[in-house]
Amino acid sequence: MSSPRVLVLRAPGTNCDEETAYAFQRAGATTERVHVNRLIENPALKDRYQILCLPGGFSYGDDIAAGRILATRMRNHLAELVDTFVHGNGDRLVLGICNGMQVLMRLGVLTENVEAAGGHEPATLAWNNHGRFEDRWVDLATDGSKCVFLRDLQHMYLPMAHAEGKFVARDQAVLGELRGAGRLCLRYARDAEGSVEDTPLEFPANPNGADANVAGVCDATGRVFGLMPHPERHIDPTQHPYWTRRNEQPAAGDGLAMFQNAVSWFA
Ligand SMILES: NC(=O)CC[C@H](N)C(=O)O
Repeated sequence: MSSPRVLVLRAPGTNCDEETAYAFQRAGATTERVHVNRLIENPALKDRYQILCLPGGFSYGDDIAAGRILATRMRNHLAELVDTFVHGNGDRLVLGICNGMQVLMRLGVLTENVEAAGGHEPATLAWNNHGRFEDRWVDLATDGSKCVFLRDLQHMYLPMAHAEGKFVARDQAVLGELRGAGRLCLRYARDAEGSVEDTPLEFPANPNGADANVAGVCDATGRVFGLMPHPERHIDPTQHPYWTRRNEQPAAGDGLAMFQNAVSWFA
């Protein structure tokens, strides 16, 4: 298969679906933006796609908790779709960006197979430490050995823009298990040379106070990935905030490689 088909799932309040579809197209994929209600009406639509992408935004107005309502609708009405993409034959990919990661976290697929003491949720995304929406560019380091989307990437410079993005693990055992399995695969970093660090960095390097500087988590197979920063907002070099000050422009923005990795997985 050369060009995978991407289902970019929309809901009321989604606002990054066009940019995300565009990023996948630039990487060589075919995309369709489909409203969640269309999928609930016609669940068989899922069979047309190899990649499920949940883009960023404010689905259902972030009511109750960001991502909670869309995740609940998916759990109750699209369980087969979720199961097909997350498990199935292991031949599909799932990507959640920002609000999309919030949905994947609420669905439990990013922390699947990790038990927390007392049967609690193993991890969640809480409000940023300073209690506000934060919008800034961040340095990211990858431990990309496991995650399909981060293959061969060491560093990315991407914008983040969220209020409820602080990754919090239930306890050290959960954190240790996820880390040991290589699932804490994207971290906020000190600077462009920064590598993966476990001790939380000061604001603004760690913009929300996340445990172990976690910015993205993948499932046990590396095919299901959620991240809080926005790779679709750094596809072209001219989206870099200092692009006019650089003497030479790189061929692409840092985010494009993630989408290319997804597409080439199907080659
Ligand atoms: N950019 C986004 O997807 C925002 C996510 C969510 N609405 C939040 O503020 O936390």
